[in-house]
Amino acid sequence: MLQLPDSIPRMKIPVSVDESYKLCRQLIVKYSTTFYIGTLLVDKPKRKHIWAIYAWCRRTDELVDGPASAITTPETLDLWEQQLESIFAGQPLDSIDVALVDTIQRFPIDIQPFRDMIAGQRMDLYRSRYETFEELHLYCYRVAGTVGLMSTAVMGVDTSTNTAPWNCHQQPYIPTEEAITLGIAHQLANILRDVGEDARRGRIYIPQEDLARFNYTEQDLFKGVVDDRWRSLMRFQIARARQFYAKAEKGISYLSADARLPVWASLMHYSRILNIIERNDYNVFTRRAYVPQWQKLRALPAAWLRAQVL
Ligand SMILES: CC(C)=CCC/C(C)=C/CC/C(C)=C/CC/C(C)=C/[C@@H]1[C@@H](COP(=O)(O)OP(=O)(O)O)[C@]1(C)CC/C=C(\C)CC/C=C(\C)CCC=C(C)C
Ligand SMILES: Nc1ncnc2c1ncn2[C@@H]1O[C@H](COP(=O)(O)OP(=O)(O)OP(=O)(O)O)[C@@H](O)[C@H]1O
Ligand SMILES: [Mn+2]
Repeated sequence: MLQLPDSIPRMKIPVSVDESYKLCRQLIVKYSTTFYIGTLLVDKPKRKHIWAIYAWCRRTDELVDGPASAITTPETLDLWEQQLESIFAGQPLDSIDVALVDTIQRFPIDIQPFRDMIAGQRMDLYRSRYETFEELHLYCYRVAGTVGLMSTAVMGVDTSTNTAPWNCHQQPYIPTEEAITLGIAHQLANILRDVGEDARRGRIYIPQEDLARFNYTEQDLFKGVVDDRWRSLMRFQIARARQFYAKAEKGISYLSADARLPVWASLMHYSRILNIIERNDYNVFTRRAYVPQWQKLRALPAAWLRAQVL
C-alpha cells in the first residue's frame, strides 16, 4: 500500500466531491452511450456512484487501449495500482479519484476486483494471443467480470427472501457469478466486434484452439478473409457469448428492484452487437457492428417488461 507519512501534509485536491462526480459523468457520456443510458435508469442516489466506478475502469482501460498506450509500461500500471491503494486508504491523488473515494466510503466495495482489473490490463502488455478459451476467460473476468462485482456492490441485492418470518434466517442469494458472467459476455461481444481493429494492432483474442478447429489461420485473419470457415468460427463464438448472456440473465431478478431495468437495458443494448455482426454477414474487418441509438431506445419497453416479470 502507498504509505503517506503522517509528517507530510496530505495533498489537497482542488475539486469538490460534486465537481468530481461531474467529471466522471463527462467521461461516461463521452465514451459509452449504452452504459450512460443504463446509468440514467439507475435510481438517482446510486447513479453518480456508478459513474465514479465507470471513470476509474475507463481510465484503467485507456492506459493500455487509449492514445497514450504506447508509453504505458508495467511500471505505469504499478503506479496506477499504488494510486488505487491510496483511493482505498481514503486519499485521492487526482480530481477524478475524489468521487471514487466518496463512493467506496458509502458502499461495501471490495478492492480486489479493482486490482484484478489492473492484472487484466497487464495481460494486454505482455500477450497478444490466447491459446485456449480458459485463458481468454481469465482475461475477460479480469477486464470486465470485475465490473460486474464493482457495480453490484452499488446496485445492491434484493433482500425480500427475508420478508416472511419463516425465512428470517435465510441469507439473500448474492448473484456474484451472474454479475461476473455478464461482464464476460459483454467482453466477448466486444472482442468479436473489434476483431479487425485488434488485428490491425497485431492482437488476436479469439483463442488459437478455435482458429485451428475451424481451419482458419492467423494469416487469413490478418487479411480479413470472410469465407465459410470464418462464418462457422464466428457462429461458434457468437453462440458462446450468448450462453454467457443467458446465464447472466438468471441473476438479474436477485438484484435490488431499481437495478433490474438498467441491467436488462444495457444487456439488451450491448448484446445486440452480436445480431448486427450476423446481419453484416460476419464481416468484422471492414464494417463496425454499431448499434444505432434508435435501436437502443426501441429496446427499452421490452427491458422494462423483463425487469418487472422475470
Ligand atoms: C448500468 C450499469 C450498472 C453499468 C455499469 C457501468 C460501468 C461501471 C462500466 C465500466 C465499463 C468499463 C469502462 C470497463 C473497462 C474495461 C472495458 C473497456 C470493458 C468493456 C466494456 C465495453 O465498453 P466499450 O464498448 O465502450 O469498450 P471499448 O470502447 O471497446 O473500450 C466491456 C465490454 C465490459 C463492461 C462490463 C460491464 C458493464 C459489467 C456488467 C455487469 C453488471 C452491471 C452486473 C449485473 C448483475 C447481474 C446479477 C447480472
Ligand atoms: N455506423 C455508424 N453510424 C453512426 N455513428 C457511428 C457509426 N459507427 C460508429 N459511430 C460513432 O462511433 C461512436 C462509437 O461507437 P460505438 O459502437 O462504440 O457506440 P457507443 O456510443 O460508444 O456505444 P456502446 O456503449 O454501445 O459502445 C458512436 O458514439 C458513434 O458516434
Ligand atoms: Mn463504445
